[in-house]
Amino acid sequence: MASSESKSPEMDPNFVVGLIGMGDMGKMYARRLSAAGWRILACDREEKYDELAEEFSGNNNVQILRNGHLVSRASDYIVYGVEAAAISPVVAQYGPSTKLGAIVGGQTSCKDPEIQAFEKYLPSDVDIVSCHSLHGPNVDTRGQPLVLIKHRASDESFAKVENVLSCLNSKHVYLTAKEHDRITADTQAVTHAAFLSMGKAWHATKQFPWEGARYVGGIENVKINLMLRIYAQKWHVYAGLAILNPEAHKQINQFAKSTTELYYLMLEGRADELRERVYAAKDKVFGAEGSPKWAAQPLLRDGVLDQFSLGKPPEGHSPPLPNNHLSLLAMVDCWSKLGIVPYDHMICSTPLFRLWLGVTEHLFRNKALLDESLRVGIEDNTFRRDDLQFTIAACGWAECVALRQFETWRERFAVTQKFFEPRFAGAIEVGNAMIKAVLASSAEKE
Ligand SMILES: NC(=O)C1=CN([C@@H]2O[C@H](COP(=O)(O)OP(=O)(O)OC[C@H]3O[C@@H](n4cnc5c(N)ncnc54)[C@H](OP(=O)(O)O)[C@@H]3O)[C@@H](O)[C@H]2O)C=CC1
Ligand SMILES: O=C(O)C(=O)Cc1ccc(O)cc1
Repeated sequence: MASSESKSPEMDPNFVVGLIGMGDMGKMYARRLSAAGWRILACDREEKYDELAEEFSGNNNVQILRNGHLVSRASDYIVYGVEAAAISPVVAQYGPSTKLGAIVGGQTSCKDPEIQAFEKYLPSDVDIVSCHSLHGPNVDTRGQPLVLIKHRASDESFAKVENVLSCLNSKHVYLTAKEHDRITADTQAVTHAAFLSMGKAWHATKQFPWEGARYVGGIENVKINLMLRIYAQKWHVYAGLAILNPEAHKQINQFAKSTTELYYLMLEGRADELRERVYAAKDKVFGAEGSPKWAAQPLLRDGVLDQFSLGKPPEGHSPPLPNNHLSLLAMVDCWSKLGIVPYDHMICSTPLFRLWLGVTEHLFRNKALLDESLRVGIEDNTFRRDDLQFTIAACGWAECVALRQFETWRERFAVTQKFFEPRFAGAIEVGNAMIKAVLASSAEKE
């Protein structure tokens, strides 16, 4: 794996960039690339033509067309930004219209189906260079990882793509499609499984966690804000990258297994086994005493997260309750069982993964906190119900993914999304501020 900072673009006024799929990511690319001076032809589904044409009517560099045939035949570099599960039929439809000698890529979060569709449906004279911006549409692209995959392309075509995308000022990471899927399975799919399960558990126990005294403090703020951030998004993004990524099933399954096994140890009061297992995982993932894998400075600065609370605990509440942090213990156990060293993936990590690793590291760097979480796991019944629901949820997601059940996945997501919906507006603001503060604090350290 290699990476490089992007260079300043050399503008070719005759080079046209096509965007098929003008959802959140497509629009973000259209705005940023056109602002840098690139000429864009873009489309979404035909029924959205009028609305999109109106939305971009003030932008001289963006022309909205009625469908992907029109975009494909007139563009030199075409990016498909559609739902991962739709990539095959959409490329089947428009791929044969691709301009002779053009370059085609996709923005989907999982490259296996995307590359298969390109190989199957694109004419052989077309070069394939795919990409993946490893962040959501509202995150500042500067300095974020942008994966580039030179799948079937001349050096010249690849250089053209790099040149166009250099205006994002992201950090280019060069991978194969297979490497991409393996790494994002480790970083994204399994991280999302943890937050999706937290949401389900809070929903099942009918609580808005920020309203009680149980979930207070920096680690809890990350859990709550990122859970809400995920449930506020479109379901297909998370379903697609979990179900369609052939590398992700093993990770999500192991996360469910680790959660269940640690929960059993807690429930059955097997303190020594729990401690032994968690400390063995710690050594494997974070390095043994004296040879740590983490940096001298923690990923998260102490106290940086405390301010990002969504609510105030009720008047007269006692101090924050210590938590056994089953989700974090299970994450480290899962990484350990799969031989994953999360720091190896920092170069292509999402903001969410960095935060998740940050809080995990925070717990495991602090022996008193870790020991307290083990003690609470054995002695304290306060979180038993929540943990039971969390375990059930983790197993439910894993089963759904293993059986490739898109529809069940969507329904599981939608019902919990509805439960939390009233709080999305505020949560996104707080979540954005939290991510900004954490990114700023990690940038200071670089
Ligand atoms: N959101 C994120 O944080 C990120 C997403 N990605 C990936 O990028 C891709 C796009 O995601 P995102 O923008 O969030 O999703 P959106 O749902 O916002 O956008 C996808 C768009 O493609 C449209 N579309 C579907 N079929 C066609 C078609 N035949 N012709 C033209 N347009 C079509 C969809 O229409 P309709 O809704 O009617 O189906 C929709 O407007 C996904 O594969 C996702 O995994 C990558 C990085 C980050
Ligand atoms: O940071 C995350 O994991 C997100 O949730 C945003 C996201 C979603 C899908 C992607 O393909 C890339 C980034």
